[in-house]
Amino acid sequence: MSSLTVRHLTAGYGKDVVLSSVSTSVDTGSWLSIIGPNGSGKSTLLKAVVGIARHTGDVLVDEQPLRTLGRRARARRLGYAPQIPQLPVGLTVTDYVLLGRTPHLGLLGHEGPADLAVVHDVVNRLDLDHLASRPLATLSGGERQRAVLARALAQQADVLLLDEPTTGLDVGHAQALLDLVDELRREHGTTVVTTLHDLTLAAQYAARLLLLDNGTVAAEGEPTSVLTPKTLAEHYDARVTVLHAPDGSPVVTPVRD
Ligand SMILES: Nc1ncnc2c1ncn2[C@@H]1O[C@H](COP(=O)(O)OP(=O)(O)OP(=O)(O)O)[C@@H](O)[C@H]1O
Repeated sequence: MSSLTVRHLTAGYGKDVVLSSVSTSVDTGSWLSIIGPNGSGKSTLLKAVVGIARHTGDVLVDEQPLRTLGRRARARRLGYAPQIPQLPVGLTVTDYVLLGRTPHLGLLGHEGPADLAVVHDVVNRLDLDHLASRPLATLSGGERQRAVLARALAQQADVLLLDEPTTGLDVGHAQALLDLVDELRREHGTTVVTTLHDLTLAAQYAARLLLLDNGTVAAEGEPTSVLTPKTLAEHYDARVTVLHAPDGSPVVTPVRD
């Protein structure tokens, strides 16, 4: 399994620079959550890491620059679930999740029993069994989101990048998803990077948080050091109080005037 290093990543769209010289690293088997207000550059950071946003700077997996890897090798190292995915029309859930196995297939491109077992396991774990033969187009928002995540998890990449994975999921399905990702991290050493708006969930699952504001790193560290009322007021323009759960993790609650 692999560590992820980002060095001086600057990215943007057209003439607009939206991410300025961001550097960070994530140890093998660790979980980093990127937080920050709307438009701060969280999705752009993930897109630059996977190479779909124009950027300068370096992205290294286990000290190896990603740009030196071919498409297949890169897909075995990095799995990515975008916030707004383009879904192929007409595919069933199973066929779509099976696409996640593409980087692992042999020369003839046929999936074997091991690939199908991975797909069935992920489909089952994300509560998609009963929807397995339904066309993607007929799914609800949360069901579609789970199918997109299932495809990324079935890829079994060393580093998993999930953009707002819990958006649209109810609390039970959000928890099941984050638990599954955490299990991959603990059992297989998968390195995890998520963007998350839910700061309490981010603190519960991630070992470290990286707070982006206006395309630069405003704070980085353990959840308790980043999630302070002062920092959140400054960067989110929000009135919050930070409580503590029985396990000590911070719980961020908005405060009414
Ligand atoms: N394809 C694009 N073309 C032009 N500008 C873009 C594009 N995608 C994003 N942007 C701009 O880049 C900035 C950062 O966007 P990004 O999606 O990375 O933010 P974010 O932190 O993920 O936001 P959110 O919390 O709202 O999802 C925003 O100002 C956005 O309008």
